[in-house]
Amino acid sequence: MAPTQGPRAPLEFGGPLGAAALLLLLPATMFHLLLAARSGPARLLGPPASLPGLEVLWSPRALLLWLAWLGLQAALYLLPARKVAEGQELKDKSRLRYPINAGLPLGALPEMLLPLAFVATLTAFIFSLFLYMKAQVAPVSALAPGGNSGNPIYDFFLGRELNPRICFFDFKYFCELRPGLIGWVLINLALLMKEAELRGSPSLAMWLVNGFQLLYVGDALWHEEAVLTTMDITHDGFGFMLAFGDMAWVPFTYSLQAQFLLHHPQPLGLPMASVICLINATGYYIFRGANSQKNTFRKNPSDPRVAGLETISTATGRKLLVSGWWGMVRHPNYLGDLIMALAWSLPCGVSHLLPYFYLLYFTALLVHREARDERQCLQKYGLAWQEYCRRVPYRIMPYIY
Ligand SMILES: NC(=O)C1=CN([C@@H]2O[C@H](COP(=O)(O)OP(=O)(O)OC[C@H]3O[C@@H](n4cnc5c(N)ncnc54)[C@H](OP(=O)(O)O)[C@@H]3O)[C@@H](O)[C@H]2O)C=CC1
Ligand SMILES: CC(C)CCC[C@@H](C)[C@H]1CC=C2C3=C(CC[C@@]21C)[C@@]1(C)CC[C@H](O)C[C@@H]1CC3
Repeated sequence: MAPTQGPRAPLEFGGPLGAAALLLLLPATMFHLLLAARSGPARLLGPPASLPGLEVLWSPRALLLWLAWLGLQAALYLLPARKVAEGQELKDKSRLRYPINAGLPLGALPEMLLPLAFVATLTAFIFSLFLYMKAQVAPVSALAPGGNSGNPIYDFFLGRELNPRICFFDFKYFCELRPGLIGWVLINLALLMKEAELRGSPSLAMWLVNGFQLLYVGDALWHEEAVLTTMDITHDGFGFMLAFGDMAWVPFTYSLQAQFLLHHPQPLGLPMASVICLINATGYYIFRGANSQKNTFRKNPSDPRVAGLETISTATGRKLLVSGWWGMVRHPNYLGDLIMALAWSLPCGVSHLLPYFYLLYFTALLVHREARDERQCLQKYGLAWQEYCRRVPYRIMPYIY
């Protein structure tokens, strides 16, 4: 039996049963979406028109392309870093060092999405098994608070080791931003190019979806260092949930609107396109403003851009912003992100529910994530967090939630 680490964290995601269900449901959902997007009816809630055989899913070419992609990203990751940043302080007061250094064949990509998703899922399972075995020999101090229930399925899903590395190569940090997010916008671009090949030029809706999501990924890579303070890096173990999430779920489900538009072209006039651009700009303004304000404050509370904001002192010595974006609601960055998610779906029209899957999933993900973060912050800050909740009563949406 592997050593478990001290007092056990509360079970999440429905415990072992929930983890087992998600291990099957998540890949099944991703394949359903891929099949629905390319089907005529494009039904989100109906069964797929037909189930693909192994001859459709398995492609040695796709495996080679996927491994080459991962290899390329890993090689870029290992290039001499422009800068090295330190992560958050660990339990033993040490800090890990991370390279800050985020920088392709597209034409065949749209026909290969299914076999690529298949090998990405296979890779995620095999990689998660490696991570689980690696955690068996990791010291107790290297284990995450969550993924050490002692139940193999739950721990495999949630991940046991907090910062699994080989030498300087940090697997979780590498997967969080590179193969998935960059793969996502490459798939979008391949779909835009395919539409140009089929219809003479990309539609305005395809341009908008590509542009909005390229902005989002470019922003994430530009602010790469901010990922070091997210709960995925600082709190969650690296297991199947994040391995599959980063390497398969992000590139193949986040590109759903572009996939839908290739098979179901949508008319979009300039007036409506302008309104959608305004919605995305508003979402991005809130998203970036709130994230930058908090990250600046965390880095240097005396920075002139945040020094004038009202704060609440806590017993840990860290302060909580209670004015500015973080005085509006407790997660203003999530609000901005959800407004952008709406803007990504609107160019696909309202004839199908399928393009709104991301908005529905993402709302559920952020509501769940917000609840997890609340529990962690209440544990960290106690009475100060209760005071914050009293003064800022709404979680994500002002006067609604
Ligand atoms: N597209 C996608 O699939 C996803 C996108 N995201 C986006 O990633 C971004 C990061 O989100 P996430 O990783 O959840 O974490 P957040 O950036 O929301 O950070 C939460 C942490 O911020 C600190 N904090 C909270 N309130 C305050 C306050 N009032 N003053 C100062 N510090 C505060 C706390 O940490 P501490 O006090 O310890 O510093 C808390 O744990 C968000 O914009 C989110 O929308 C997230 C998940 C998925
Ligand atoms: C049900 C899913 C399989 C669960 C996996 C969720 C993951 C896809 C997300 C968990 C947190 C993420 C973050 C981002 C991408 C998605 C995942 C990995 C960002 C990198 C997106 C860009 C933002 O600027 C920062 C985000 C940090 C968290």
